Formats: sequence, C-alpha cells, structure tokens
Amino acid sequence: MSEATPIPMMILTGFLGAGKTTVLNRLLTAQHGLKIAVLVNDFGAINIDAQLVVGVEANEIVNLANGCICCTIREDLLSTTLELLERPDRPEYIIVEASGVSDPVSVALTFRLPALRSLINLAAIVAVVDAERIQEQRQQIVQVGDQIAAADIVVVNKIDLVDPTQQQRVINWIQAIVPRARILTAEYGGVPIDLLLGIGQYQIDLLVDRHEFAPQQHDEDWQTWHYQTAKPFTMSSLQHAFQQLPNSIFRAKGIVYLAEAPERQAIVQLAGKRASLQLGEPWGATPPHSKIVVIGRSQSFDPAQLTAQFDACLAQPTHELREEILTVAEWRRKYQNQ
Ligand SMILES: Nc1nc2c(ncn2[C@@H]2O[C@H](COP(=O)(O)OP(=O)(O)OP(=O)(O)O)[C@@H](O)[C@H]2O)c(=O)[nH]1
Repeated sequence: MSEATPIPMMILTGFLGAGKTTVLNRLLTAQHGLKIAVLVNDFGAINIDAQLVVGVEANEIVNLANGCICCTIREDLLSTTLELLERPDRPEYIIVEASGVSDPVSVALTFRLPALRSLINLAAIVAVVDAERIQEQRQQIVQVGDQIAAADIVVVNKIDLVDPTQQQRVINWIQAIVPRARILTAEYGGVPIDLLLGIGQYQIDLLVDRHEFAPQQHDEDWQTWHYQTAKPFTMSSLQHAFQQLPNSIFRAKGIVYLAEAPERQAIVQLAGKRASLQLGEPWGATPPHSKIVVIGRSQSFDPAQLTAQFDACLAQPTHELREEILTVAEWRRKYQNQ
C-alpha cells in the first residue's frame, strides 16, 4: 500500500457489555489476510479489554490511555494513530474499539482533523447492541440511542437470549432510529466478516454540522472502581460478589487468580445482571494476580464498600488450600526456575 493511500478504519461502538470485544475477536481471528491494528479504549483505570482481545500475530493491539476516547483522551487517539501510520509496516486496516460510554461521532470527527484527514478513510461505524438489554438501556442511557443513530451497520448481538418477537421488536426500533443502516443479527458476534470489513465510506460529512468539536465531559456521568491483588480469590465467594453487585453497576470484568485453579487465568464478566466466569490461558511467565474493574452511574456506589466486599472473597490459607495457594515468590520459584 502506498504512503498516499488512506487506510480504512472502523469505529466499533456499543454500550457497556454489548459484545464489542466479542465481535472484534471474531474479526481478528477470521481469514481475511489483512494486517489489522486495533486501538482499544477501556473506560476504567486498568485496561482489561486489551488482554481480552485475542491477538493474532500479524495484528497489533494498542492500548489507549485511561479515559473516554471521545473527550479526555482525544489527543492520545490522534497521536497513537499517527504513530501507527508512520511505521514502516503500516497496518492495512485500523479498528477503534471505543469504550461503551463514548460518542462515536466525536471519535469519528477526530479523524477529520487536518493531521489525519487525508491519511484515514473512515470506512464504517459499527454499533453492537445487546438484544436482551437494549430496551431497558435505551430508557436509562441517552448514549445508547446516539451510538445506534451514528452507525451504518448495527449488529444485534446476543440473540440467543431473546425470543423471535423480542428480536423483531429490537430490529424495528433500530430501523426507526437509523433507516439507512444495515442490521445484522448475531450470537457471540458471529456476523459475516466480509460485510463488516468491506463496507463503503462512512458519510461523516452528514454529521459534521451536527457536532461540536468541543470535548464532551461525560466522564463525569460515570464512576469506575478497580481492584488489584496478588492474592487468590475463592471462586464461589467471587461469583457471589459479582452477583451481588448493585444494579447501578452496568458492567464489571476482570482477569483473576483463583485458589481452585491457580495455574490458569480466570475471566469474570458481568453485563447487566448476567455474570459469568471461565478459565482462560495459563499464567505463563506472568505471576498470577487479579484485576477487576467496574463501571456504574456516577456516585451510585461506595468504593470502600466494594473493596471490603472483594477483600472478603480472598482465599484464607486453610490447611486444604495451602498447597494450592502460592505466594508470588513461591510461584516464581516453582514455575520460572524450572
Ligand atoms: N449469551 C451471550 N453472551 C454474549 C454474547 N456476546 C457476548 N456475550 C458475553 O457478554 C459479555 C460482554 O461481552 P464483551 O464482548 O466483553 O462486551 P463489550 O461490549 O466489549 O464490553 P465493554 O467493552 O466492557 O463495554 C461477555 O461475558 C461475553 O461473553 C452473545 O451473543 N450471547
């Protein structure tokens, strides 16, 4: 690709927990032969998303700084993109996974700034929707409708959780908001990849007049909390803690160290009221540790109380567990020196 050819870019949007990372992983593992760079913007203070993205060798996952991509860290988005474009092995396609609370149009407008305008071709804004929860979310959160209104493809995800009538109701609602969009239904982000990657040019010009370049400060609408520890959790207590999180918390996710499975990372997720826990990759060269991030409405939960709740889930080194629970030092001795 010559220096002068603008690189196609997709902005992947959708509310917290809708399935953006799931769609992204499908895209990255599909056979399309493209060298894709992914810019990941997590809203919490610790970046968990980048670790949940399945890396494929030719692709590159870049973590953007902490903060919302459409307001506080726009500069970072701009400079990171420029850096990618200056590399000798420039990517052939760029995907920006926006945080669940960001405004995709403001993100898109970043690429209209003079520094990037001729280098990037905004190919599409893809909005992922949680079919089960969208009706409830749209009444509570204004960003949900805005994200859909900006899209030219809407992926109605999690159709395994709704019946055909509810699915059709969601589709009708989306069609009413954004008649020009192509609507695809999906289970775990499974949509035809060609349809996502081979999209035409996004009509950003239509939106420019409607938007101000002034940063929006909706960072203030949301509260995040995070927890990190090198001690293992007891699985049942952790699952219970996730299920007991207050309703005002929309999303929680973490990569955790479990006393019952000390050799493998465990991934905990909460999207709305649905919690899940699954075992992932072995820790490998990384000493086991846990990091959890939650996102909820501003001032809607007490961080100290959450910290106490999660502290209470840490495994006590009882006689039976003592062999399983390794301190970081022991772990290093056992796994790194062999
Ligand atoms: N039942 C069901 N669960 C799904 C589906 N797609 C994704 N999930 C689950 O929903 C949760 C959230 O998925 P993610 O892909 O992390 O969502 P996200 O939009 O990237 O989340 P944030 O970036 O944190 O806002 C995870 O536990 C997924 O496994 C689906 O089609 N059906």
